[in-house]
Amino acid sequence: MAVLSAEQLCFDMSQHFGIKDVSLYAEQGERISIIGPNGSGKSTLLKLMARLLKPHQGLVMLDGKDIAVMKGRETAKALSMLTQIQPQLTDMTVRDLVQYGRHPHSSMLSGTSREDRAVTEWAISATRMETLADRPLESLSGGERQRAWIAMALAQQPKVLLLDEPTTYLDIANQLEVLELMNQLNGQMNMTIVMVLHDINQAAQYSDRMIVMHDGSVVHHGPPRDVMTPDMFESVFRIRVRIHQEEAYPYIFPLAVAAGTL
Ligand SMILES: Nc1ncnc2c1ncn2[C@@H]1O[C@H](COP(=O)(O)OP(=O)(O)OP(=O)(O)O)[C@@H](O)[C@H]1O
Repeated sequence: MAVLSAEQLCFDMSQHFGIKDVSLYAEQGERISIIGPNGSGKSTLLKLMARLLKPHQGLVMLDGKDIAVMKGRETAKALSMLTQIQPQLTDMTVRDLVQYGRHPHSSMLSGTSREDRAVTEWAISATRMETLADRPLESLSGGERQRAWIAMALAQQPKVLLLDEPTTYLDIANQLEVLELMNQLNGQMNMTIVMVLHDINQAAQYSDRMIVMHDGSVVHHGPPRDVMTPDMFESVFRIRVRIHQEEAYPYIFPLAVAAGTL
């Protein structure tokens, strides 16, 4: 059964752009990448799925319930989203931030429980933040700060984790580390991972399925092997590519901008 699905979502962002009749689903334990050119609606779609935006038409179902009528705390227990731009928090420490992720699970009366503290420490260690746990966020590098936000999202222990370009600002080793961490959470906890990625080769390597957006619509979806075709790259990304299919996942070499694009 799908743990998260969208049915015929429509959302007018402006006079010039809208999400048009998008339907999709994510099964429990799937790893899905959303790819597409700049401005194709990837972040908007993710925000609709996380209830940060309200669709003008259609609905989002989370764990069998209409997300629009779920309580905030109930949603936060099942779904966590890491947005592209994090708010600037100044003197809050990493541990404080991660503990904040326990909020949906904590009770107002009993405060922070032993379990909250244990999960906080688990999330800190899963993201290799032990030595940075008492540092204020403002003192961290971009990559370290990104890991701190991921730790906070993990502390929610969601069934579904949505990530909008989680590898932005990270060097290549940290990019792979974040993607490996997603694999690990997926494998060990059966967490459903839905992420917007710009690096198509990384998307192919770290996903079971890819969703391709173009001009506010989903134009292709399926396993990387089926989605990554020369025609798709030419019509959606306006590039010509060479595709290697012999690996466990396909790999592209961009060759040139497609004829007639420049
Ligand atoms: N607050 C806003 N008001 C008006 N238009 C907006 C707003 N936010 C986004 N848009 C427009 O909506 C369209 C889709 O934006 P969105 O951020 O969803 O695309 P994206 O595929 O995630 O892009 P990118 O790859 O550049 O991050 C763009 O044309 C963008 O300019």
